[in-house]
Amino acid sequence: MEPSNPTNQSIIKEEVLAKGKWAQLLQTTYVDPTGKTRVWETVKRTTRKPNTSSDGVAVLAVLKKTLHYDCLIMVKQFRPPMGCYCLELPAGLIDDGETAEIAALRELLEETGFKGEISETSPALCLDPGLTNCTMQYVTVNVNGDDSANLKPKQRLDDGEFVEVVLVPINELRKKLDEMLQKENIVVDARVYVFAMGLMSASTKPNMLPVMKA
Ligand SMILES: Nc1nc(=O)[nH]c2c1ncn2[C@H]1C[C@H](O)[C@@H](COP(=O)(O)OP(=O)(O)O)O1
Repeated sequence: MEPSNPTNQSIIKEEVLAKGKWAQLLQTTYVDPTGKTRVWETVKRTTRKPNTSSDGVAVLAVLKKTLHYDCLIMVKQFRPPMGCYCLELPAGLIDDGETAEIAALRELLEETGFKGEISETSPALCLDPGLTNCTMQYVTVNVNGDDSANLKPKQRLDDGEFVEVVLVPINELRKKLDEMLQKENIVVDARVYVFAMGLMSASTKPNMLPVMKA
């Protein structure tokens, strides 16, 4: 058999099967590494701006306040596609003319009422590439809890948005997430949970070498 070379794979065409206001379903025809033509069912957002690579932003915001543990700022809301409440990072679509950083600070303010300062921005990262081309940039933000602007944070929610702010100390994020999962009928966003697993791994076994398998 010929060795497969994934770099040879390419899209031949995309046909729209159904289109709504926010999302569309396409049939994507592509060539596999053996030269065979195949099809895939693809979901895309309709809202992606021309010449941009990311649909939205998610905000990794840390609230730092004197005499308090640093907290990760999260949001809980009912998500119709999931049919339940989800615990997520503040996030949203990038509006016309916005940079990822501007969108991140705006979404953070709207959904949580906190004002922050940008720390760093990720490249566009895929979310569920077996289903959709949807991408997001992750923007890390520091929120000064001692700043007068952040003493009484007030959300600026749009009509139809119902968002609860959830603050969890970062030093026990994984434990708190597991407790919430036990107590409440929620689903935690994969990025939040993996972040918590990474933090735990970094703090409990930072220098552990991979174990040899028998
Ligand atoms: N897939 C969607 N279906 C909808 O019916 N409406 C949607 C979808 N995606 C976004 N929206 C709407 C909801 C808001 O009115 C706007 C902006 O959403 P945004 O706040 O930027 O993103 P989320 O926080 O992820 O809802 O778009």
